[in-house]
Amino acid sequence: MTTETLLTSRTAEYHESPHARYWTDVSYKYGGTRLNLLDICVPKRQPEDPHQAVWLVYIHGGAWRDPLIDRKSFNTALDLLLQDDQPHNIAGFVSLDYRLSPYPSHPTSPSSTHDDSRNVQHPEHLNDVLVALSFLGSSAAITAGRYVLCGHSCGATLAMQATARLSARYGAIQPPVALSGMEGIYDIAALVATHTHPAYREFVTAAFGQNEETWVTASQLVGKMEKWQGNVLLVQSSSDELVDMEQTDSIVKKLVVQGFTRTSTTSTGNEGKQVLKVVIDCLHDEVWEKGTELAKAIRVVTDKAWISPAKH
Ligand SMILES: N[C@@H](CC(=O)c1ccccc1NC=O)C(=O)O
Repeated sequence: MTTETLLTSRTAEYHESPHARYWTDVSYKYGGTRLNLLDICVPKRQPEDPHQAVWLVYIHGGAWRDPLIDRKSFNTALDLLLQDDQPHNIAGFVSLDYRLSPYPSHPTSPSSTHDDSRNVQHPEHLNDVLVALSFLGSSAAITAGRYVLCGHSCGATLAMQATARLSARYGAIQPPVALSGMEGIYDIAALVATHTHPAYREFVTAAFGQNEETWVTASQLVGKMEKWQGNVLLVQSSSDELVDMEQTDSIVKKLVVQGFTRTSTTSTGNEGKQVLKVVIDCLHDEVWEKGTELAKAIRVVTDKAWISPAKH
C-alpha cells in the first residue's frame, strides 16, 4: 500500500505502536457506506525476504448480518501475531468490512430499512470484497498477486467465492496465492438442512433470498476452483456449536474433484493445489475472540513453505 493512496483517503486515521504502523477506517469504495472501510497494519519488523512476502487479508464472519462482528474482530489475533518472536513472511495485514444483510430482530442493534450499509443481498457482500481487493491493488504487493485471503465462517465463504471469481477470468486483480477458511460455510443448502434452528434459514434468506438454487451456486462453487493454483488451509473445530464439520468435509471433496490433493502437512514443499484440513477444539467465535487459533492458521498459511514462491 503506498502512503500516497492512504493519505488521499478521506476517513483514514494514522497511528503507531512499538510494533507497527496502522491506517484505520480507510474508505475503499467511492460513495461507500460506513461498512466499506478497512484497516491496514504494517509491522515495523518486515519480512527478511520482501520478494517472497505476502499481505494477509482477513474477512470477518457473523452470518452476513451481525453488526457486532466486524473488521475489528481481527485485532486480538493481530496483536498476538505482532508480539511473536519468530519472523513472519507477512508484509502487511488488512481487515475489511463489507455491507451486511438486514437483521431487524437483532436484540441491541436492529437494522433499519434506511441504512444502506445493512440492507444488501448476495452478491453485494462479495462485490464489496472484490472492490476492496481492487483498492488494495494499488499496492505493489497485491498487484503482484502476493496476498493471502483468510476468512472466518461466512468470511470463509466470501474468501472462497472471491478466489473462484478472480481465478475464473483475467482481470486487473490476481487471485490470492493461498487461502485459509476457518469454521467456514461452503454448502448453504446443507447448512440449513442440518440445522433446524429457525435462525439459520432466517440469515440465509436475508443474505441469499428464498431461491435455493442461488444457495447452491453461490456456495458450492462446483468447477469454479479448477483454474486456481494456490493452496487451501481449512480449519474446523470439532466442538463448533454453530457450523458442523460436514461443511469443511464437503468442500475438501469438491476441491479434490477440481484437481486438489489432500495433504497432511504444510512442510513438504509447495507444489500448489494442495488442501490441508486441520481440526481444532474451540467454540465457533473463540477462533477470533481468543485469537490463538486464528493467529496460528495465519502463521501457517503465509509461511514460505506453504505458498508458491514468487517468480523472479
Ligand atoms: N451471530 C450471528 C450468528 C452467526 O454468526 C452464525 C450462526 C450460525 C452459523 C454461522 C454463523 N456465522 C457465520 O458467519 C447472528 O446473530 O446472526
